[in-house]
Amino acid sequence: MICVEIFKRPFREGSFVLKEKDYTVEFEVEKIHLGWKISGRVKGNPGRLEIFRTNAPKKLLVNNWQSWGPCRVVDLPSFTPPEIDPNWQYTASVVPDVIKNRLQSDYFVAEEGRVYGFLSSKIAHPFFAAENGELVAYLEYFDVKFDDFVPIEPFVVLEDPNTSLLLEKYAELVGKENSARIPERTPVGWCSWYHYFLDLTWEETLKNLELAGEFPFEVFQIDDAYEKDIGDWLVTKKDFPSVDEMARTIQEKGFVPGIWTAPFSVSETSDVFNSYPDWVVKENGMPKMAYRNWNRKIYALDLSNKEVLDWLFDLFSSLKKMGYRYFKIDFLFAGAIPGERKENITPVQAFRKGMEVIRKAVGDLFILGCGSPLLPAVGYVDGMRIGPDTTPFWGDQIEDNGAPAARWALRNAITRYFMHDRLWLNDPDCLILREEKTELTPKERELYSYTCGILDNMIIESDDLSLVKEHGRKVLRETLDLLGGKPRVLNIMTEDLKYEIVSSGTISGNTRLVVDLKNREYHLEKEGKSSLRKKVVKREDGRNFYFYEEGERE
Ligand SMILES: O=[N+]([O-])c1cccc(O[C@H]2O[C@H](CO)[C@H](O)[C@H](O)[C@H]2O)c1
Repeated sequence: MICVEIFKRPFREGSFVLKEKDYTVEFEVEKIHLGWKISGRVKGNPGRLEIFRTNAPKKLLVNNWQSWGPCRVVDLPSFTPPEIDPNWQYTASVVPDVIKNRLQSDYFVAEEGRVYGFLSSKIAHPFFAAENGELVAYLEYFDVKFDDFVPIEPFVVLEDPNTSLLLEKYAELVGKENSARIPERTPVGWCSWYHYFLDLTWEETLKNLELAGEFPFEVFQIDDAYEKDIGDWLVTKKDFPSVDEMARTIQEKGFVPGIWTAPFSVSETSDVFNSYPDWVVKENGMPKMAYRNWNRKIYALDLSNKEVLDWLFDLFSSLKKMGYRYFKIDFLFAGAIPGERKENITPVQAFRKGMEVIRKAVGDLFILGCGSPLLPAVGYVDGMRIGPDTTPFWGDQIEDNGAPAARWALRNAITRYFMHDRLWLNDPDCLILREEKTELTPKERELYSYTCGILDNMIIESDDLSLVKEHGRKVLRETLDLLGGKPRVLNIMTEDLKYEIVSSGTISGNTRLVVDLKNREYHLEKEGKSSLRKKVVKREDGRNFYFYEEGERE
């Protein structure tokens, strides 16, 4: 075993009590399959609690806490802390003082042959920092005091030469610890954002709704553009009909109505903020900016406040009642920023109260998390965006810091592949398949789509569908035919962005993809027939419905 300390003592199995001036920890170290587990409970004011300390390896797989942030291999000796945009400091880190000075990895960190990871984030924020050649695991309790014992987030160390297998095992443990929701069917659909952005009109929406009938879509999701302001979700901009009528129109065309909101965010100009200025997270008694977007200051709702939770419940109950059955909930990190709240609970606890209420309001309908803290959302969401926004260009020149870029969006889909089907369904972000108003080459469009397919991810297309020609339709069909397998990225610790992915039992049989994100090349092999047979059923509305069953494939 490596040289390690647990709660600042030499590593050994057994049960222990640690009594400090401000807090008490009772913990247990036990052997589990492939490694060790530390669990226990804490009382008092633990602050930033050191759990574990070991020698830092040179090469680490480092993970950011929320959807858009990078998950990538970092060479520690050459690492220098990034510059942090003050408008987006909380997407970079929920403990910005750490990321500004040290290498930080949230929730888990991996080296060749070893994974260190926390199994939950229900109360504390778990993270790792590299400090003077050591790798230290912390639980951040944000200065909250606990009068009674609360469980600490369980921590595991897993060892095996196969790092990909370890990450899959780790995700399985996380899924179990948080009762992950894994829908049986992967939604396939359309989203307005990556063609229209904020310029979407109702006229264009109707045009696409008409064309969508020619595509194998089930969901039709309206993104950011329809709403009057951030926070005023039930009031539409002038060009749009009511939120109610939008759902009805989509439903009548035979699609699952989907809608985008940023439910924990309110802008400084919104009616909701101006009616209830007291509902937001504060700093020195004043509303605290969570981030800046849409040319406005955005505040975070205080999810420890019962009135706020009731408002959220009513909002999502209304959307459900109107007929929405697919909810993309975005900028969720805002709910978890540090700051002053009504109740003295941690930002993580507040975030989870908000998620719990939304889940209660919509019942078993599909929730897609976005811009979300990852671990605290497990068990609440059905799908999760696991990378930055994609773009209608490759994005070679774009920094790997969570900014929109097709290249980095796809890289994250690969490096976070193991979360899929264990924590939720991974959303690799939308396929862009149009032939105009895009700088993506046919090869780049294929490469992006086939990678999402072989990873078995959610497949949502975002195009003006009148610009999607034969090539795009074919790529979409072939992508859907790559779904259904058990994917594994064989060389997840590689630094050259050339990945080898295998997936057994896809609709196209066992498949293998070598994808090179630097040179934008790919090689796809499909071997043998699948035992799954594709069935196409014409529905009454004339659209095709695809599903797969056991037996010889046609
Ligand atoms: O452009 N930005 O500065 C920026 C910053 C952060 C996130 C972001 O995209 C997020 O919101 C838009 C709608 O606004 C879409 O729903 C994307 O799918 C979602 O990921 C965009």
